[in-house]
This record gives sequence, C-alpha cells and structure tokens, in this order.
Amino acid sequence: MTPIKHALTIAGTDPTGGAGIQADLKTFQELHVYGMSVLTSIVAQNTMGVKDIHHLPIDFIELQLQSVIEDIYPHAIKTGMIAQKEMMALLATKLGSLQNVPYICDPVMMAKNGDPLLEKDVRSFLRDTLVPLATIVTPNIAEAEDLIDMKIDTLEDMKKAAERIIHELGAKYVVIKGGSLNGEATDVFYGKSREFHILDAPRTDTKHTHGTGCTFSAAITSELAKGIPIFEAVKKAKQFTAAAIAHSLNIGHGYGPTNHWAYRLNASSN
Ligand SMILES: Nc1ncnc2c1ncn2[C@@H]1O[C@H](COP(=O)(O)OP(=O)(O)O)[C@@H](O)[C@H]1O
Ligand SMILES: Cc1ncc(COP(=O)(O)OP(=O)(O)O)c(N)n1
Repeated sequence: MTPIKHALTIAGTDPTGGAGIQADLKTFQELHVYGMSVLTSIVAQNTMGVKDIHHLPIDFIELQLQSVIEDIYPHAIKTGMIAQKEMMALLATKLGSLQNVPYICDPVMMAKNGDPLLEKDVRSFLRDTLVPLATIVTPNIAEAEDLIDMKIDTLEDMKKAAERIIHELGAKYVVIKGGSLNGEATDVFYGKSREFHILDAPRTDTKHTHGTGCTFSAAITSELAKGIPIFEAVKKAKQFTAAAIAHSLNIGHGYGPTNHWAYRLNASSN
C-alpha cells in the first residue's frame, strides 16, 4: 500500500465551510491526503460577507506550527489568509527553513463579495516575504494586479503578469486564475521553464463560487504532497475545481460554496 501523504494548510477560517481552512481540509480529504491545519485568523463570515476578524497571537501560531511539524511532517504546505506583517515574517522564517517541502502560496486578499481579508499596506509585505519562497503562487486577477501593480484585462495581460511574477518576484511557478474575467474560465500557468500553458474550462453560469481559489490551491497542494509533477498537479486541481463549481450546492444566501465531492461523482461515472 502507498504510504499516506500529509498536507498542511496555514490559513484563516470560514465557519460556513466554503472557503479558508475548512475548504482546504475538505479538498485534502477528497484527494486522499491526510489534512492538517494551523489557524492564523478566525473570521466571522458567511456567503454574504465578512463581519469581523480575530487574529491569533503570533506565539500561538508558532506553537501550532511547531506542534504539527515535530509530530507529523507535511509533504506539502499551503498558505491562505495571512493577514499581518508579523505572521508573514514568522512564516517566511519557518517555511524558508523547511527543505524540499513544496510551498503553495495563495495570496488571499479579499472574499468573493469584495470584503478585505488583508489590509492594503500589508500586501507589499506578502509580495516581498512569502511569494519569493513559493514553489507556486496562485493569484486571481485582482491579486495578480496588486502583486505587480498592473491592470489585467486580456489573456496577453495575464501572460505578461505571469512573466513579471516569476522574473521580478522570484516564485518558481505561477498560475493566474481567470475566474473573474469574461468568457471561458481560463488560467495561465508559467514558470522557470519559461513555457506558458493555458488551462481552459467551460464557464459555469453560477454565483456559487465562494472558496474556489482556496479549493484550487488546496488541490494543487494535495497533488504536490503526492509527488505529482507541478503542471500535472495544476491540471488536476483545475478539473477538481471545475467539477466543484459545476455541481455547486445552491446553499447560502449569497455567493454559496462549491461541492467538494463533485470530482468523486464525476470520476465514478466515467
Ligand atoms: N464560473 C466558473 N466556471 C468554471 N470555472 C471557474 C468559474 N469561476 C472560477 N473558475 C475557476 O476556478 C478556479 C479559481 O479561480 P477564481 O475564482 O478566479 O479564484 P478566487 O476564488 O481566488 O477569486 C480557477 O481555475 C478558475 O478558472
Ligand atoms: C478565511 C478565508 N480565506 C480565504 C478566503 C477567500 O477565499 P477564495 O477561495 O479566494 O474565495 P472567495 O471567498 O474569494 O470566493 C475567505 N473568504 N476566507
């Protein structure tokens, strides 16, 4: 039997279960990796918006991380909502010291309805501390625009932005998610091999896309934990997320969650 792989998410919470730590753990489980979590911020949010945020003390985040790592060593680590400079500095030190563990940086800045999860002045710190350490960074359009300070309207803009994220910020690979652009749901993958790959999926006509970015980056994390090559991992994550959106659950009063078990249903009907 293949030994179980372990994936760790370091992120904030969503008590409605569609985004953040909760979406990450559901995704890890569906993709058959053992999921672990370190909480950074507890967020009172739902599908309609963010009500309040409680940040955990830095020492306590460090203690959680230490508790995981000394016991069950992760085969891949992702970060999601990292809201404060002190958290970023701590994680940069810790992640920088872990050798050969793929690190997936989802540069979460806001929730789907536009409520901020990260203050504007902290964003440049994220770019300078965590992004350069990333095996892969997974911004949506707004996050990519913020990271390299350019407007992105077209596929050509996405490619330019991807080149700049790799060559100016120092991540090894990037996938820019085009979920918020018009037309197909097209993402751009680029990295140190300097080759572009365009990932297309039909756009599902739904407002229930809460947590799609978390789900996508957690799926990449799961596959990298298993030792799958990076572009294969991104392709699998794209399929997993597309299925979760296509079969979303129609719950919640706002931007509802996706269906984390939809990929399993698709796979068993093939
Ligand atoms: N309506 C949709 N139909 C199909 N795929 C989508 C849709 N919206 C987003 N996606 C895909 O979901 C993934 C997450 O993208 P996105 O929603 O842009 O991230 P975020 O949640 O960080 O804003 C990407 O692969 C994107 O192309
Ligand atoms: C705690 C927490 N982390 C991240 C998000 C944003 O998640 P994302 O997957 O980008 O999805 P949307 O919320 O933008 O749909 C969150 N809401 N909460």
